[in-house]
Amino acid sequence: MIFTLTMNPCLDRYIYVDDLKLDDTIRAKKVVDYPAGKGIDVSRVIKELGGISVAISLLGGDTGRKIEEMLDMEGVIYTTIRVSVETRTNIILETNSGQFRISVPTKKVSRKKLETVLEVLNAIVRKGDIIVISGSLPTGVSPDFYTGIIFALKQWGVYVYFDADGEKLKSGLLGGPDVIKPNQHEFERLVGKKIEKFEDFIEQGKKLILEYNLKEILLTLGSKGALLLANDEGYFAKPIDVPVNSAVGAGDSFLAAYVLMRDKGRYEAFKWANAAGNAAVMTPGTELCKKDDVLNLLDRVQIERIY
Ligand SMILES: O=P(O)(O)OC[C@@]1(O)O[C@H](CO)[C@@H](O)[C@@H]1O
Repeated sequence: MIFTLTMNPCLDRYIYVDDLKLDDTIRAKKVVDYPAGKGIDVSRVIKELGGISVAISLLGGDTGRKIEEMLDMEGVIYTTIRVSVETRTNIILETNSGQFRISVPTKKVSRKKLETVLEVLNAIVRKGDIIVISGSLPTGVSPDFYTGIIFALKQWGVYVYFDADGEKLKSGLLGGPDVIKPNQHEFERLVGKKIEKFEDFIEQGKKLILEYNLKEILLTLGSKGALLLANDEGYFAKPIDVPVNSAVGAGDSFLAAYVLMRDKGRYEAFKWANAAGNAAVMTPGTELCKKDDVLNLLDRVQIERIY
């Protein structure tokens, strides 16, 4: 079974306006809400592509219930760890001149509730299962939280995909995940320098693989394509020329497709991941990839073995 864990889920509120004007009332043309947070996004894409996963997340208040209702409507299976604080609402402003994304913090979640997360995982996740741990942590939760959770899951024989940024990514790596999926900025923050050349991504990636005993690094590079780096082989996926509507959730769509298709082997799974990531870019708003777009793009993905 595939599980996803979203410690800091959100409702993504997408507000369409013409333009932002200081000191004036801006009338929104349209407001659309989506259930979100990176792990929830992954579960929604897995469902869209015909797979099954269980989205585990911490939800609270009316927003938390609304997210559950939306997941119910989409047929996404979920397990909620109910918290007493209201789940956050992230704002995405779509203006004529581009997109502004405002990610808001969540209120503090009690220490006891955090301990519950490990208990819930222990109760439902089994040896041989797969888990995708994605996104930020609620306010006040130390990045070490990810070290502990991932370490425990590895002890139980669970295969861990991990997607986080900054200190959370660094801390989570100490727990020993199998695969990480940074984007270019996250990767550069992790290695502590700006990277211009492909060879440097590969060299730094190989170092990380050895240092943390990673099975794979899935490195998404936006309009420059994507890299799959493993100890014994590496692949480069060329960028596809698609209409760019919204990059929100492209990385989550990429990861979801990779995880779902992993049994087809690295090459095929990477192909699906690139088709899904690009399909998400085509879809407006915080809509994730659509299955038909993914299927249409599959033939256009060009992958090259680089070592
Ligand atoms: O604040 P986090 O947990 O890092 O990310 C949350 C978020 O920005 O990630 C998704 C896109 O990947 C959005 O749907 C959502 O608003």
